Amino acid sequence: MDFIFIEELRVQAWVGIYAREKAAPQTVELNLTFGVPDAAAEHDDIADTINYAEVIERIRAELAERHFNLIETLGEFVVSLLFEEFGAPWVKIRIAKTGVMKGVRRVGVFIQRGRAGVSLPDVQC
Ligand SMILES: Nc1nc2c(c(=O)[nH]1)N=C([C@H](O)[C@@H](O)CO)CN2
Repeated sequence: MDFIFIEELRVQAWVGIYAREKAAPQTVELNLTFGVPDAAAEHDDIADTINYAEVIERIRAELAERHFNLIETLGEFVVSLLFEEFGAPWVKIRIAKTGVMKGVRRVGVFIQRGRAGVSLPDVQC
């Protein structure tokens, strides 16, 4: 398996438990790593892999449309998108809110998931 990474993707998202977080979107920062088949590099064909430009576009579009109370739920939603829409065999994501709490630069969640039968590799995200 090869891995695609997307670093410091900033997206406007509706997420949070407080009224102010339900009234307006806020910027969240995503780091994602996901597995892709080795065949892409063998054949040099975008059709054999996951197009990271499409992943970024889909995440932006989906997060603009729905509200999540918890950053954990938002994270699970992005993992499901990568599994179900893009067929990723393995996903690791880190999602952070920036500057939402005094004295804290970033707070968030990271999630690592493999499809059934896919062992979890030790990969940085
Ligand atoms: N485990 C969590 N704790 C908290 C969350 C969250 O999503 N998961 N969210 C909040 C608020 O929405 C936060 O943005 C306030 O600054 C608090 N705790």
